[in-house]
Amino acid sequence: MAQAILDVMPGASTGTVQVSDPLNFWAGKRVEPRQQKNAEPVFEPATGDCFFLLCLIWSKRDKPLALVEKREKIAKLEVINNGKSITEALVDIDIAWQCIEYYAGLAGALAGQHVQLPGGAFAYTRREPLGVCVGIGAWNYPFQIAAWKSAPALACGNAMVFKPSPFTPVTAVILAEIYKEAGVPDGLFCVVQGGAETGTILCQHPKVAKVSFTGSVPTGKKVMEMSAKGVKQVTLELGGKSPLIIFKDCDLENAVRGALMANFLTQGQVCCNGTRVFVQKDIMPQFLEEVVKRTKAILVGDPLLDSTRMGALINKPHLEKVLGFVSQAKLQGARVLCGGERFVPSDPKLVNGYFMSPCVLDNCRDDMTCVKEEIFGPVMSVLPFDTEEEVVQRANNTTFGLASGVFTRDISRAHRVAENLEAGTCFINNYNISPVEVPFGGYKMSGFGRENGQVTIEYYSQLKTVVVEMGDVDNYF
Ligand SMILES: NC(=O)C1=CN([C@@H]2O[C@H](COP(=O)(O)OP(=O)(O)OC[C@H]3O[C@@H](n4cnc5c(N)ncnc54)[C@H](O)[C@@H]3O)[C@@H](O)[C@H]2O)C=CC1
Ligand SMILES: C[N+](C)(C)CCCC(=O)O
Repeated sequence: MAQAILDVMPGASTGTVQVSDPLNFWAGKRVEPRQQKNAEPVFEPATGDCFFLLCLIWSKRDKPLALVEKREKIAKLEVINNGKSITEALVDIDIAWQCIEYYAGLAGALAGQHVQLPGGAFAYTRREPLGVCVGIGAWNYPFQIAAWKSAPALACGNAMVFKPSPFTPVTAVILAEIYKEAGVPDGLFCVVQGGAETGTILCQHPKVAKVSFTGSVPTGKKVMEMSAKGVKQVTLELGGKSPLIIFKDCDLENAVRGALMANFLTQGQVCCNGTRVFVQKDIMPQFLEEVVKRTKAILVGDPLLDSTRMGALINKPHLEKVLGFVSQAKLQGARVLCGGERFVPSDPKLVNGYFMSPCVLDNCRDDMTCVKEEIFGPVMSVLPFDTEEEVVQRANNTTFGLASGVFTRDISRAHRVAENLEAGTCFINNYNISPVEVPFGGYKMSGFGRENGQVTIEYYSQLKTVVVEMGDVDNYF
């Protein structure tokens, strides 16, 4: 049954939606790519069925409601395309519109400085746009990433060309339509579809002033290299292997909840996940008992059902990669306390979906692959520790530095650990909340630059200094 992209509601269910509208947005409208060759199927993660044919080569050519009203429709499409649960997708869309409202509010507050100079002269600074910015997104938060990049870019007066991941091409174009309806002039926010080739064209384009990239470390390095050639500014939001440190004086109930939030959102496909869970030895048995009990209770299945808590992974190769990490962990001596297997829901339409049962690994050591490498799936590695000094050193023993977390009731310890952890974010007694008001971004190989918060204005604007003479020119010649 073919349905127009905005007509998925209200009767749509998993396996029934086919997207037929074009997904590029150029000069104020949806446009077909000029060349229709190289079409690739886009799969619905919950069923394994193709629901859209994406043309990967584009070239420039040619009525929506407000975002809040469209929230449920966008969330449903996000679920169909990404596989995450509807409960989470709704939160993602809310975070996206909060981000847009936040930067729309900040736009009027952009200001320079007035500096007095000798003799009545003075200078002032103007905060000016960079020009055309490119946003390149990953597939785990397709709509939210598009908002996190475009909202500050547009608020600072830039234009943005956004390229979603070819695995999740469907929702960015709706954001373009929402901007248009809100009065954003045609051409200021464009969406182009494609993969590495399109991304390369964008990064190399001489008229592009800045690239904001979310994705893997290897691609991030390529983006930086290409941008260096054109002396373009770059923001890189890359991967992570973040530590979550649970001290024996914590509130155990909250620490367990925090560990689940740190590992299982979006089927574990979250860059800032706290996948190395360090637990102080004294409370290890209680922690494991609780965390395993609750992990086993996570309802995996049809992501469009309200009761579902975990949907399907993004695609088959990725599912196989994640399951491969679990097998390797077993070979290296880890013990699987629960999950870690392909999961086939009872609903017949989901038998080809990319589901797996969420996994808790015990008996982990710092040198194991599952502890060192980003898995990007629902796999939590639990590691025992004795002292604060030891655990901070082990937590920092990684090339990544995106996020971190600490659970303790000792306020001095909490702030000391937060100071000593080498990461762009440290959550104290919580994990993975993302208020738009606070900056988000990495240390070390997790990238640089920030998204969200006031500081992101700095990454989408440049300062011009205007020097004003009030007297005569002091001439040396
Ligand atoms: N720090 C953060 O905010 C986040 C980081 N990630 C990271 O992203 C990875 C998963 O996402 P993927 O989409 O698989 O990453 P990826 O690096 O393969 O792709 C990311 C984006 O870059 C594009 N791309 C690929 N090759 C390119 C090239 N040569 N030039 C320009 N663009 C190119 C892709 O089409 C896609 O849109 C994970 O490693 C994860 O850690 C994911 C989400 C958030
Ligand atoms: C929203 N949050 C904090 C769970 C994840 C955002 C970062 C990402 O794009 O992976």
